[in-house]
Order: sequence, then C-alpha cells, then structure tokens
Amino acid sequence: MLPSFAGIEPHRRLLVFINPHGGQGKAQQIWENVAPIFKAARCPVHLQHTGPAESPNNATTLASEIDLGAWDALVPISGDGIINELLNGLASRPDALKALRMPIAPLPGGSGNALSVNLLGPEGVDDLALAVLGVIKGSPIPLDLCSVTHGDRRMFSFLSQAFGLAADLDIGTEWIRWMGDTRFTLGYLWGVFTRKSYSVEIILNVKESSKSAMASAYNAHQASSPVYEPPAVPSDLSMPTPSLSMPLEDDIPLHTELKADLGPGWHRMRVPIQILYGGKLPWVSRGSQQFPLATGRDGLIDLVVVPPRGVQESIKGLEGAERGAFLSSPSCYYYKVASYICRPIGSAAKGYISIDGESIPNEEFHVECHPGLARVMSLHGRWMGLDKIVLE
Ligand SMILES: Nc1ncnc2c1ncn2[C@@H]1O[C@H](COP(=O)(O)OP(=O)(O)OP(=O)(O)O)[C@@H](O)[C@H]1O
Repeated sequence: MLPSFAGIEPHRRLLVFINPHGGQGKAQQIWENVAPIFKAARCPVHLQHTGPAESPNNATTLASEIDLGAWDALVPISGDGIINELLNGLASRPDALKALRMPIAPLPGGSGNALSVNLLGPEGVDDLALAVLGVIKGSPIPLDLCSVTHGDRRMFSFLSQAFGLAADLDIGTEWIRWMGDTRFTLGYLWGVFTRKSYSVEIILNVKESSKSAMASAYNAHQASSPVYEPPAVPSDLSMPTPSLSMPLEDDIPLHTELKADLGPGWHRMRVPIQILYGGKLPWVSRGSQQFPLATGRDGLIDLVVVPPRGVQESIKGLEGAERGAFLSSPSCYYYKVASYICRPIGSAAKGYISIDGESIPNEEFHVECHPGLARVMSLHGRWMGLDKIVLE
C-alpha cells in the first residue's frame, strides 16, 4: 500500500448523485464508465438522480435528508451547482456541523468543474481515473465556506461570488453550456465589447492588501504545507450567523477611489468597476486561476476588484489567466478580507450576481468566511494552486 493511503478505510459506502442535465449531459455515461472500478474496489454504491430546483430530488432537499451514518462520502457527478446544493442541504439541517463533515468527493460532470480542477489540477481534471481514485483512496481535507446573506436569505458558497463582468460571463452564458468551459471566454469577450462599467459600493473588512506580502505568505504556505493534515474542527460549534450589522454609514472611512494599500480594518468604496470577484480556491475554471493567492484554509476571502478598462487592456487581461498573471497588473486590486458587502448601484442593479455559478437576485449581499466547515475528499491533500507565486 502507498504510504499516502495508510489509514484509509477500504470499501467506502458511496452515495452517488447523477445530474443528467449538468454540463454537456454526460453524467450518466460517466457513471457507466467508472462503475466497474467501484465494483472492483468493493464499494457499496447507491445511485441517486438529481432534479431541478422545484423537484423533490433537488440536491439541497436530498442532502437535508441523508442518513449520515449510512455513507462515507457523497459523490456528485455534476458541475459545481450540485456541489453548492449539497453543501446548502447539509448546512440546513439541525445537525449541520456534523453533517458538513460528510466528505464531498466529486467526479467532474459539469461545464466548469471548478472544485475538481482545484482538487486535481487543470490537467488532472481530464483524467477520470484520477478522480475515481480520489473517491476511493482520497483523504478528507477541510473546506472553508462563505456565508452569503441577501434580503432575508442566507446561503453558503464554497467557490466564488461574482458581480459585474465576472457574473455576466457565467450566468449570461448558461444558454451555451453545451460548449463546456469555452463559454466563459466567449462570455468575457462579449462583456468587454458591450458593457464596461458597473457602479457599486463595496464595504470590506481588510486583513491584507499588499500583493507582495500576500505572495510571500502564500509561498510559505505552499512550501510548508503538510500533504495530509487532520481536518480542522471549527472552534465555534454553533452555526455561525451573519454579523455584518454594524452601523455602516458613520463608522467606516470612506474611500472614493480604489487603492491597493488599504490598511487592516473596515473600508468603503463607491466606485465604477468592471469586475468584483470573491473566492476561496485558486481556480474558477480549468483556464482561469482567479484567486492565485488562495490557500483555501486561511479563513479569509480573496477579493479581486478590477476597475473599468478599455477593450485592449481587457483582452490583454486574458493572457496568462491559467497562471493568474493578472495579479501583477497594477490596475487589478487584490485583498484578503474577513467579510465584505457588495451594493450594486443605479443601472448596475440590473446585472447578474453569481454565487458558485448560480444566479441570485440582484440586491445587496453580505459575505463572511467560516473556516473549515466542510470536507472534501482529496488525493493530493491540498488545493492544486501554483507551487510558487512570482509577481511579474
Ligand atoms: N434532472 C435535472 N433536470 C434539470 N436540471 C437539473 C436536474 N438535476 C439538477 N438540475 C439543476 O442543474 C443545476 C446544476 O448543474 P451542475 O452543477 O451539475 O452543472 P453545471 O451548472 O453545468 O456545472 P458548472 O457549475 O460546472 O458549470 C442546478 O440548477 C440544478 O437544480
């Protein structure tokens, strides 16, 4: 047995979710291809097809009713939308903290498959056998979750919150999902040529804003990170509640321009932007490392803010997306925040807001990060970001 597999219980009991509608509609076929491997590994399996939002087989509803003692992992063959639904279903239970420790072990079956890219890397995500090995022999690692509050609704996000062009290119291209992740590039180009600016008020609790300090911390983390780490248990065992109810109008220094050097503490900006993108994991799709400084387990949200740019500069911004090259651009602002609020203003209040790739109503939303709430089955024991960040 490989040393990395020591301590892994064999014959995992797997609850497999198939979304026949996800991505290019290949989930069923993927299952038929991999089922013999699970049989050979003698993993007891139960298949569950998911249904759309209003159906009783909606993944959120299914996860809220799972018998936790009956399974060792949940295996969605889907995109990131079903993973978001499963996490929200687990989080909705009275025993949420325990339920969220049920590992999610994804097999990529959507169009973006960002969680799988983060677990296996952009090349590894094409290797289905590797993903299957992760289900059978992976180890659970902690996953920070973000609590997103909008109106009177609260949901959990594991991947990203997007506003401006970043949301338009995702939600606005749902109708061409058959293209796979090419739809994101086309959506970006479409947005660059048609809409350039979105007015927004951003209130953020900054922990770090120096790119070089963040890069050094990231490099130290990547160099020192043990491959297998016991899952962290959240210190607060009550479910976290939104806590952004402080008086906003008076107590926060007002910044009318974007600045790179925001000191620690609360800041407010009223600015036109092209992109506002918050996230927890390096990759948002196979071709795009939007949060290259994310370690996935620092209890902070990586927040990228891009001011309006011309067509040429915007297209240049695509260069090196797979290595997060935009990070070196002085016109892209990158912050580590504990929480933030986004308030679309004026005509921007008509655009899309995307949470983990799913659309929510366009209205003010609040985000805060809760470390280590969920578990994901990982073959490598860490997120597959760059080994080292070098600012260009
Ligand atoms: N049987 C079904 N028929 C129609 N829609 C479904 C069905 N099952 C689930 N859904 C819906 O599919 C969406 C999630 O799809 P999924 O995450 O698998 O793929 P995706 O959106 O293409 O992936 P990605 O996020 O990687 O782009 C959710 O909105 C969910 O409600």
